[in-house]
Amino acid sequence: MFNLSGKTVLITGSAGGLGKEFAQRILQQGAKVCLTDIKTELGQATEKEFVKAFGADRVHFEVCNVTNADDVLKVWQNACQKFEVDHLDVLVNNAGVMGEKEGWKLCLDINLRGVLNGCTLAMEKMSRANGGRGGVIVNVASILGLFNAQQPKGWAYNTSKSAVVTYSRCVGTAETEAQDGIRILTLCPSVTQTPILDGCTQAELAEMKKNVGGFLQADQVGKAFMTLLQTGQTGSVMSVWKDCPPYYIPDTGMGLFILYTTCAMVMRFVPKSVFDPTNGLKFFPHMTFILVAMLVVWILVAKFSMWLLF
Ligand SMILES: NC(=O)C1=CN([C@@H]2O[C@H](COP(=O)(O)OP(=O)(O)OC[C@H]3O[C@@H](n4cnc5c(N)ncnc54)[C@H](O)[C@@H]3O)[C@@H](O)[C@H]2O)C=CC1
Ligand SMILES: CC/C=C\C[C@H](O)/C=C/C=C\C=C\C=C\C(=O)[C@@H](O)C/C=C\CCC(=O)O
Repeated sequence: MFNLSGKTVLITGSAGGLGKEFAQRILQQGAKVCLTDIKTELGQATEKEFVKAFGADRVHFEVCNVTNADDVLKVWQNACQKFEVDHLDVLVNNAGVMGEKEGWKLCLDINLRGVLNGCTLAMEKMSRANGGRGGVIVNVASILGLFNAQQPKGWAYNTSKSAVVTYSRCVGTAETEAQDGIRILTLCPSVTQTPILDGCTQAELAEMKKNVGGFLQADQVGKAFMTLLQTGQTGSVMSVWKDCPPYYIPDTGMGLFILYTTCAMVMRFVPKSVFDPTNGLKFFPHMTFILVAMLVVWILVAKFSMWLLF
């Protein structure tokens, strides 16, 4: 298990909400945390609260806009200076917005570019190949990064979060870990009761609540976050859903792609008069038929081998 005692951590968007929850849990494990956010007053209030609980030498707040790479570099340097270290051990890319108010360009800038700014810098600074000490990066995405569900605030949020999941899987490889000593992890919570939901109407909240079977509380996400941070393998993506323990989501995209491609190859031998494989609507029932047929064959084979065995 990754021991946080004495480690240095930077968390973006941590004046309140989930970022604050993560910071508190990390501080409880004995680390030093640099809180960062664009909300100055709230950030300073959280800093004050944590200084009281954990001591002035372990908590620091810096204003930082994640869309600006220079800003991210500046707070990285200031955090090192404040904690009197030459490195940071953990970066949590948590800052995010829903995007309705901000518009799609700013939403992608904050939710995606912000993560890329943080990761690019952290990988450069932490990389053992560059003389760094290695470290951990946690990117906060969403269940909407794992599948597409219409939500009331527009497509930009889902687009940004799925890009974060894909990016984290791309860079979170065993090779990166072996070469640079960096673990890259992704957290995908379901809807959680935090200030991000303040922008939703009561009707939107009720609809979402119905769709996801109830909202998570920040402490459940906080617990999952700690499990991921302390035990997650690089490239892993953890989902958090109401009333169940956190679980990992493998990248099944390739498996499904191969399955559907195989079906399409088989369908080449079926006369075009029966169906046109370029037409998705017509194609889909045939695919479903093949998948069901494959399942039946698989069950029969499994059953047959059981008969042979017993
Ligand atoms: N609450 C939820 O239902 C879920 C939230 N998430 C993600 O969790 C992360 C944290 O969100 P919450 O705590 O729920 O919301 P929140 O609104 O309480 O926290 C987000 C923080 O990011 C900060 N922020 C916004 N733009 C920024 C920028 N340009 N630079 C730096 N900081 C900036 C905000 O000031 C805010 O403090 C976000 O990435 C969000 O997308 C993921 C799944 C579910
Ligand atoms: C905006 C949400 C902010 C954070 C969300 C979090 O990351 C995860 C949310 C996960 C699922 C939400 C699903 C919600 C579904 C609904 O509310 C839909 O029933 C709404 C249906 C259509 C909205 C489309 C429209 O109004 O144009």
